[in-house]
Amino acid sequence: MEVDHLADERSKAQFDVEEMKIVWAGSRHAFQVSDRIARLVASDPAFQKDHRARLGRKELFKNTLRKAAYAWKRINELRLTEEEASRLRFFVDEPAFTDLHWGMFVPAIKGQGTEEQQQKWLPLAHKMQIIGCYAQTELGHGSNVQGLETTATFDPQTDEFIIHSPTLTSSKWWPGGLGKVATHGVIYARLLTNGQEHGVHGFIVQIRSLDDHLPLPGITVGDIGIKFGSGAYNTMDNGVLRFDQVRIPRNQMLMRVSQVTREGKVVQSDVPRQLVYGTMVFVRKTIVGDASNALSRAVCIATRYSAVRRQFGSQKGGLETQVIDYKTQQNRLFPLLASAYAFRVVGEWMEWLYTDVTQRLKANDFSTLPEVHACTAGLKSLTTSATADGIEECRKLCGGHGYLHSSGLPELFAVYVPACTYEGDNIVLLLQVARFLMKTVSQLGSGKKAVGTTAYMGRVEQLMQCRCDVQNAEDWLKPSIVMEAFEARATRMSVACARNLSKFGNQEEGFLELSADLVEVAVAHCQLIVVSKFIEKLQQDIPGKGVKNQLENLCSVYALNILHKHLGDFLSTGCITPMQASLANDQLRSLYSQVRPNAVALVDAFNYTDHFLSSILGRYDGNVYPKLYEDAWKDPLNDSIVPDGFHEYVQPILKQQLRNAKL
Ligand SMILES: CCCCCCCC/C=C\CCCCCCCCCCCC(=O)SCCNC(=O)CCNC(=O)[C@H](O)C(C)(C)COP(=O)(O)OP(=O)(O)OC[C@H]1O[C@@H](n2cnc3c(N)ncnc32)[C@H](O)[C@@H]1OP(=O)(O)O
Ligand SMILES: Cc1cc2nc3c(=O)[nH]c(=O)nc-3n(C[C@H](O)[C@H](O)[C@H](O)COP(=O)(O)OP(=O)(O)OC[C@H]3O[C@@H](n4cnc5c(N)ncnc54)[C@H](O)[C@@H]3O)c2cc1C
Repeated sequence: MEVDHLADERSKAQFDVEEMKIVWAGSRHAFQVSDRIARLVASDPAFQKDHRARLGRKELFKNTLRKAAYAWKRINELRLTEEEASRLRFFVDEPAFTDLHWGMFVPAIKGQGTEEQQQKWLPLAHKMQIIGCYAQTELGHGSNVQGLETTATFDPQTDEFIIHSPTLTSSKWWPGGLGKVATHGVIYARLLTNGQEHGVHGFIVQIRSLDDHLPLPGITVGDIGIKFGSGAYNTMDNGVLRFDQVRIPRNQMLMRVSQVTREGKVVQSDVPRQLVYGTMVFVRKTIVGDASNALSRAVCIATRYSAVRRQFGSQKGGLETQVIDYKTQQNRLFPLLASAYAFRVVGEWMEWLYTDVTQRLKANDFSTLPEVHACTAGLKSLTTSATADGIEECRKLCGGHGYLHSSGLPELFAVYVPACTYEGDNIVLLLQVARFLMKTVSQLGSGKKAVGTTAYMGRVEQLMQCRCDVQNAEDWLKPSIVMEAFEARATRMSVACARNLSKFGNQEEGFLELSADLVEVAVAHCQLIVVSKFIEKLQQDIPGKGVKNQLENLCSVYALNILHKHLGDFLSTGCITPMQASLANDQLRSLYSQVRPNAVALVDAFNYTDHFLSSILGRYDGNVYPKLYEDAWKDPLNDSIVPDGFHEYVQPILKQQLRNAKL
């Protein structure tokens, strides 16, 4: 019989775990789909993944191709819906060219192609008769999209564009799936017609032959090489691509935003130019949703292991203390647990925001686009930075064993950490948010109403003067008090920065000089969004015994931990007093005691299978030590007692020492 070493922990839970699973999944339907597909993947030996780190790059990559093909076969055999197929790819848990095909190539055509272009290309992509990538970044430019050098010159004689890489630095560099697999790409290039330049646009370009998979004439393409970590993101073929005067038909420019006529005239449609960047908005919102997946996974491992692991404190030969009972462990772990839940809520909200802007765009209402850009950019930055740091903290929370590959944490970190860079460097994105905030502040006096996530700035006079009303530690549990402190902090920091900016004759010069402060303003604003969305969620009816109460505790932990970590902001702007800061800390400690008995159940609510977690430390049954011991013997180094190379290299040294000793 299997023993549940964490049964005691589970019996302490003060809430209905099954109902919390529904909250985590987003709906009963989403839970059922996720649960079914996770089990399907876990029970299929073809999706085994515990040997990945031991494979060389070529074997690893071939293995990924095999899995992706098998996943596609199962998707078709089982006639999975789009939702189910996307869950299947998620639980297979291996970065692959298919991520970019489904996640960027298809959305780029949907978002930037005309109806006609969608009708032509989407059926091919949906049946995977072509495989696409998203090729924007170049060797010389990634963040600065306007600085891209690849050219698309219209040739009116032949009604074609000539795609060309004029310099080494114009080589496309990084696109996932491009290196070895993609047959097509949405390629971003500067549009040139009649000797005039018209900015960067997307073009559908075939890269490889659909017959023999060789690059088409004029195309040089390959993989850019090994990336960070063993296994990890090396399952992906990030690529390099150069064009030597490659010709494509005119109708392969994505023409929803601008059209090029037969004569080479550029006609702007009534949608804003920024829609060329629309795919990035879509992916950034997906990345926000995904942050809670990665963080919750690390937190699940660290929480279960912290309940299993015991160090010090034994009295008269009794059990030692579970490390999860140390306040220092709780102070590092529980804010991460709270962040995982907070990011889940904000990811859900982001889905709503994205659906809303998509509907508006269809109706030619572009009014919310700048705010949606700022929200997706800022929250992508905030959640990925916190998640990457959080995964590394979870590794440390697991002590030495966290450093073992079999803890699941090193690979998770290596796969996750580029999220701080791809889809927009996190600092560059925060600067976008700061620009938006400075614009909002500058318009406050002009009668233009601050709306959406900046609506709080409409109360600028009140927020510049308000005094925090906390008298005792419990006051910090009141949502209105927390909201006011966060709103006042963000407003005061924004206004201070705007005032400093106004001292510069040249705004751009001021922006560069003050950029470090501006990034902090953007962080304050984004943290306020997360806190406010979590608080809003708690105003809904949430069924299940004790579920809402747990979420309230986690919301308070999230907010008060941020307040503690950014105390300098709150104190220097006079939003709270040192005494109120100390009361917040007292309340945080007390919340940890309330989270403690529920911690294991709160991570069980993520409903992760052992296959998905792939962590001995995070096993559901907590049977850590025998399994760690067993796993060590599976290492190829233990295949033989004396390792290869010993007789060749080590023994001569030992013998030399022996000879020297005898002399
Ligand atoms: C992908 C999903 C796969 C899913 C399937 C698998 C299952 C697994 C489940 C989940 C996994 C999810 C994780 C996904 C894994 C992803 C794999 C990796 C993918 C990585 C792909 C890439 O990296 S693609 C390349 C991305 N590149 C960037 O992001 C570049 C960053 N730079 C920029 O965005 C911009 O150029 C800039 C904003 C920094 C430019 O600044 P600049 O000042 O020069 O701008 P402009 O003058 O051009 O424009 C200014 C004007 O426009 C506004 N604006 C800017 N950007 C946008 C926008 N995106 N939308 C709307 N508006 C925008 C800006 O605010 C200015 O407005 P003003 O009013 O004039 O001020
Ligand atoms: C794993 C991975 C997958 C990727 N997949 C794709 C893909 O599929 N398709 C694709 O097109 N691209 C892809 N990329 C590229 C990615 O989008 C870029 O690397 C990213 O946008 C960052 O741009 P960069 O490399 O030019 O960084 P840089 O802009 O060169 O950043 C270098 C440093 O400069 C700083 N910096 C830059 N500009 C400013 C500024 N204005 N103010 C202050 N600081 C600044 C940054 O903060 C950073 O510290 C991928 C990248 C990775 C790592």
